[in-house]
Amino acid sequence: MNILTFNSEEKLNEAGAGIIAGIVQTKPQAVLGLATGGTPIGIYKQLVKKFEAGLVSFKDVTTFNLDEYVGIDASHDQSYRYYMEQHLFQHVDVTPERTHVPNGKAADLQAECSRYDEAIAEAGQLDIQLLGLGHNGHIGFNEPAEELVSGTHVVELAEATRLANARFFASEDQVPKQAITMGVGSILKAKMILLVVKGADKADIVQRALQGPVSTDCPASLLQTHPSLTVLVDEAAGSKLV
Ligand SMILES: N[C@@H]1[C@@H](O)[C@H](O)[C@@H](COP(=O)(O)O)O[C@@H]1O
Repeated sequence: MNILTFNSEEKLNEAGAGIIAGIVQTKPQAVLGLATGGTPIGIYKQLVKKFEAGLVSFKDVTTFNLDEYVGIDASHDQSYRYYMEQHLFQHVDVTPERTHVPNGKAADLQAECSRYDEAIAEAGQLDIQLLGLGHNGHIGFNEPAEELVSGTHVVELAEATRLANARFFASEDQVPKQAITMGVGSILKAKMILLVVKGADKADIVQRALQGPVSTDCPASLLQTHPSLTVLVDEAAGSKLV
């Protein structure tokens, strides 16, 4: 694993965007696994700048997002589809049909999960999976549990996760109770994983995930087993790494 520590958020974002843009420059038909949350916003901003400067095109790229809330429409301002449109898709030249986010409003959620897995398989292996990190060690919405699910599935969100995400909703009770998420198996199948973590509040969990025991109690710890893991941390998030 390659851990890179940055003393400025700008440099971290630039490094993250540089890695993703580099993949697309060498392989215009790359398959990108994308993430939401507060952490990657700056990376997407830098990618938009690179697109505007003519350095990279997303025209032939296929994207798969990690997760989506159940029960809210794509047009809801807290849906992850909406987030991706706001922060990346509408600012670059992606081909809309090649951008995939699970449909949290599907009538048959199980069928939606299978459809999502089939679409990933059809696109081929993810060239890179971008990941943030939840305070309890979740990746995507794979919450700590005795057993983790490999493929795309429906999850009950942990109370801590709903609380953490309540800041984006009018109140906590409006945070959906379920989500669709790619499984840990799908994440680990990516050729490369780019984990990005910012802030002192994540210092403990990033240490546990990267240097603690590999355990389903901390889903991100499974990333230790991946042959090509790059981690970008700011000094605060990386302060407890030894
Ligand atoms: N499902 C998302 C994750 O994909 C994200 O990585 C994580 C951290 O979010 P943030 O970057 O806002 O701290 O929580 C959310 O619940």
